[in-house]
Amino acid sequence: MESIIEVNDLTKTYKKTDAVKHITFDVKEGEIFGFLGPNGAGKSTTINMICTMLAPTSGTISINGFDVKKQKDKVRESIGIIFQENTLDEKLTANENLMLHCRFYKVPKEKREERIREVLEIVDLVKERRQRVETFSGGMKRRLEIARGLLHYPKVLFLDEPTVGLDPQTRAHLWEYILKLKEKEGITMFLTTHYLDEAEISDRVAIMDQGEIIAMDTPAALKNELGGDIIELSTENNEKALAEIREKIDGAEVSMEEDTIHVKVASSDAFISTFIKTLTIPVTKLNIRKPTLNDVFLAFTGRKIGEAED
Ligand SMILES: Nc1ncnc2c1ncn2[C@@H]1O[C@H](COP(=O)(O)OP(=O)(O)OP(=O)(O)O)[C@@H](O)[C@H]1O
Repeated sequence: MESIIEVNDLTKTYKKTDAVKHITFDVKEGEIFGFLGPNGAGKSTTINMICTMLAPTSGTISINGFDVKKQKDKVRESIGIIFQENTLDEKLTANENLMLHCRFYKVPKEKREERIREVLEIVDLVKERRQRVETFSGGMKRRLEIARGLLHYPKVLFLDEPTVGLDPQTRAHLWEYILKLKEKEGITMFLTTHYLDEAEISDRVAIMDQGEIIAMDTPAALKNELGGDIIELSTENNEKALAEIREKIDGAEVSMEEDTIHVKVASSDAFISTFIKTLTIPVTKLNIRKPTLNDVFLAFTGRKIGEAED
């Protein structure tokens, strides 16, 4: 697959902060690329530089073959951006919002109606197009913003925390639309999120922490790298049980969090049979699961993504 975004040795230094430190990566045409990290990791700073809105301190970026520093207009024609905050005009109808954007992006007059209908069909808002945006639900507004981002046929769509502030059901719906877009239109998508479950949708994920990319691969490969199973259990005396597991079971990585003991093992089958024979403290709760991206973040940084934000 061809690269559509190439970022090379990119840095951004503010007076007191190295917000982005020498990052290098590429995004392939047609993929969903997820940028993952806690608040303050440097995600927005990186996106802003890629989208021509912020000048890098050093390094190079090209999008669709255009240099971000020297060919800003060409880059801007190649991208669509969905910001974190709502930027629609609430007093206008969906159609009027899109018309305004067509003018802004100089979509030819005779093409506007047709193009607006096309993008509204993609996000399922054709029927509602004459309604004022202020009457829309949060999810409908996000979909309209996506439609607007698509009006000028961008090659890459940037979605910065697209589901922030939406309820779980609306979030799930929005992801369905995003996947449909990838499949039907073949648009490359660059998304940031700090919801680890949402990053699973990505073809590849880059995990960013304190201005650096600390891991990058498919979600499956990142999780496989950790290997094994994670066992979560509670007992009648967690302190004692923790000591017993440490003492009696070889090769188990053990930690305790609130009232749950976490044990990382190569194979849960082998662990459970030894465990039943050796543990003397009664178990009150037991759960076996595969690693998640949260565990990947924890393994790379020593912190959970939530803790990293505190
Ligand atoms: N204009 C600025 N001036 C000085 N420091 C800044 C500026 N913008 C960002 N920073 C700092 O750079 C670092 C990275 O911030 P950035 O907003 O890129 O993180 P983020 O991963 O996008 O987080 P969020 O999800 O909260 O947007 C932070 O330490 C932030 O305080």
